[in-house]
Amino acid sequence: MPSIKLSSDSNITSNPHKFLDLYSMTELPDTHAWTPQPDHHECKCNDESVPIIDLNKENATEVIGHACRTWGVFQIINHNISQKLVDEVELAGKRLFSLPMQQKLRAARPHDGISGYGVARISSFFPKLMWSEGFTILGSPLQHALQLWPQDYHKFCDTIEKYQKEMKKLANRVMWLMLGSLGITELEDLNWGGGGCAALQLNSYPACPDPDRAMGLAAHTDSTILTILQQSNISGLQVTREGTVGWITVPPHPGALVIHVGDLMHILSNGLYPSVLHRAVVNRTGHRLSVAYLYGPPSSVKISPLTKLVDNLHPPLYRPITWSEYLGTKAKHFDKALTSVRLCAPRNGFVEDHNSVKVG
Ligand SMILES: O=C(O)CCC(=O)C(=O)O
Ligand SMILES: [Fe+2]
Repeated sequence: MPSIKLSSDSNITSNPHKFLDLYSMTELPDTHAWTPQPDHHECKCNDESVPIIDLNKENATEVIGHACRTWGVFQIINHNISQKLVDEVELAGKRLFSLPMQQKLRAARPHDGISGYGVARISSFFPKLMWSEGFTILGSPLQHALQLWPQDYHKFCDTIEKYQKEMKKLANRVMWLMLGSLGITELEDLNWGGGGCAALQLNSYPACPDPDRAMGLAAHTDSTILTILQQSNISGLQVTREGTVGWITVPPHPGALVIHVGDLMHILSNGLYPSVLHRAVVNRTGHRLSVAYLYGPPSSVKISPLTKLVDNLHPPLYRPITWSEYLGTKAKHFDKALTSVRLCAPRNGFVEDHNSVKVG
């Protein structure tokens, strides 16, 4: 993932609430108490659930296309990522977040940076803080591992590097399945080689004394082509769906990984595959950990609606933009970012951006 300047703050003295030790809190502090909103409720409609797709099935391309058009999110099984590796990464994350705050702050995300330890990067758009902490790894984990465990950094590095390697292969495979479902099968249909860049985002949501008034990670879309999310066995991820009121829980499914359609796939597909609006809620008893592999194009590549999907009846809806430019736009406009790069209003049949959805 390319780096951009963000207005995060790793200076503990300027805002001590940002670095509260959430694990020891017995009450929800006012800084973390969100006003419940009427549109915040969970959808009780059990007849609809996020698709679970078996990558070994012959019709995987077709069902992925359907899931991208109608959900923007799905779970995959038979993805070839071993459960052992998934468990190891979860353990590495737990080990990291259980360090004392002062030690975690040695690897704090710098003021103008993107990697390291800190609160959610989207925090600046919300009046209240989220009940979570995060750790972003761009490229090699070595520098951060040395800051956290000067004598004993190997294990963390080995696990993260192994996971990054496997995730990259899987992300590329899933991207081509998505593209295949749009009729894009040739490398030359993309204006880059197809290989991508990525960041690994570890999220930790401690058990919360007042979960109904707290927010783990507020509503957002990912600024990626696609995201591969591992959400352990504790529920918390919720998504919205066009035509359905309220939030739909994505229940943890043994062995499954969650795929989010991101904003850059929304642009590539000229709005046919809308990025999914999602959030993470917290609970009273369980410490939840999630690991997001945020996959995008190489930093110099300009992403624009795929030529094969554009004609006189379907003009390009978005202007060409690199990943870093888009991250800059997102850091400024947040939920209006897609709209801010749109060239013309969507026609019938195209999905609206998320700017009509109330976030937070
Ligand atoms: O923890 C989750 O379930 C969601 C994480 C997420 O949305 C993210 O890291 O972008
Ligand atoms: Fe996300």
